[in-house]
Amino acid sequence: MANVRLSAIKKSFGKTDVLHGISLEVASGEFVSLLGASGCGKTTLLRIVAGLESVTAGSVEIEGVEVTRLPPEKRDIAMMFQSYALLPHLDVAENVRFPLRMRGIGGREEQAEKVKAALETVQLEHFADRRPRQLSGGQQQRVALARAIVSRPKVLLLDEPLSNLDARLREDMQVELIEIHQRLGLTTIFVTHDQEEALSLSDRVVLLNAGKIEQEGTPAEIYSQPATGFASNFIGSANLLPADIVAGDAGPMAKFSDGQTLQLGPDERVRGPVSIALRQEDLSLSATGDGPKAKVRTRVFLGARNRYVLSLAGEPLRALTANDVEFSNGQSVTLSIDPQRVRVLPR
Ligand SMILES: Nc1ncnc2c1ncn2[C@@H]1O[C@H](COP(=O)(O)OP(=O)(O)OP(=O)(O)O)[C@@H](O)[C@H]1O
Repeated sequence: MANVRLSAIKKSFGKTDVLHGISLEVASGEFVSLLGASGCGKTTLLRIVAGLESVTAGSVEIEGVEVTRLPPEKRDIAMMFQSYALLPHLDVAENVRFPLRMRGIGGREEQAEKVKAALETVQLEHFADRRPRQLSGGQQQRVALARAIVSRPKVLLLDEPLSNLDARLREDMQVELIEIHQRLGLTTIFVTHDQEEALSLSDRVVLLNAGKIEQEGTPAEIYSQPATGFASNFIGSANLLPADIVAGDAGPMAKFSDGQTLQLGPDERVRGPVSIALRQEDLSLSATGDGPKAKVRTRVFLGARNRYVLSLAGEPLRALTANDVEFSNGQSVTLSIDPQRVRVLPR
């Protein structure tokens, strides 16, 4: 059963249309990410689910009940933001108890038990008496998470909750979020502009572009079968090269503007002017061999790997290689790629 159902949601601020008719179902217990560039409308959509923003058209249902016009406190949801907004004068336990008090859930004893359980979930049970300023950024974030889950809401809404954390802490919190989600099974909608975060955390990724759903699917589907040039570009930094499809001895080939060709899989059906999407991690480079040639423009040292920026038919092309593969600027290198890994997108 769908836990959250959004039907044809439209939202305008004055004359600016921000959401253009979004329909989306989130199943009970599912972890769905809304992924998209800044300004595409992710936060607005989340705030509409929360009841913090009205809709211009469309409806919101939670567990089969229409809540479109209900205020936030009448919806069984909890939301956690990038700025975690803990109350500085209250200790950790009181901060976590706050939503229970506001909603009048349970007596003192029951509330204390729920607070203890929530703090245990985020492994902060020994910090109950501290004030927020006595905690690190990551710990404060976990208090905010405990506060969001303490009432076991039907739906947990997370708006870029990890973006204030440094890289290491962020990775730890991602793992923690996955584990908490597995343990509690809360229906979760997670907003992020970080594709890696969306792919690693979610059951399903919804890619938004300018107020519309561009593509939705499992992380593997979104990553390996981007349906549009936008999806391909946004996810996994693919290279997009204009080409035509021509017939070759071993099946269809992509022909670039300089006449060079690249073998495609035998089942490739798209014809006409296309964009060829090549993931930088799928490309192999060698000094000799058959295959299209590209010129090395520059090398970026990334520690364990090198990124080469190349030029093919006048287009920039990026390739990730092991760090023991070395070419010099201006050198001509041969590209190879598994034909099955080449995506052909209509142009
Ligand atoms: N209250 C408001 N009044 C007018 N315009 C708004 C309001 N809230 C959002 N917008 C506009 O709506 C568009 C979408 O904003 P939104 O915050 O939903 O985007 P986002 O995808 O979450 O971006 P970010 O990742 O930067 O937070 C933006 O162009 C923004 O300027």
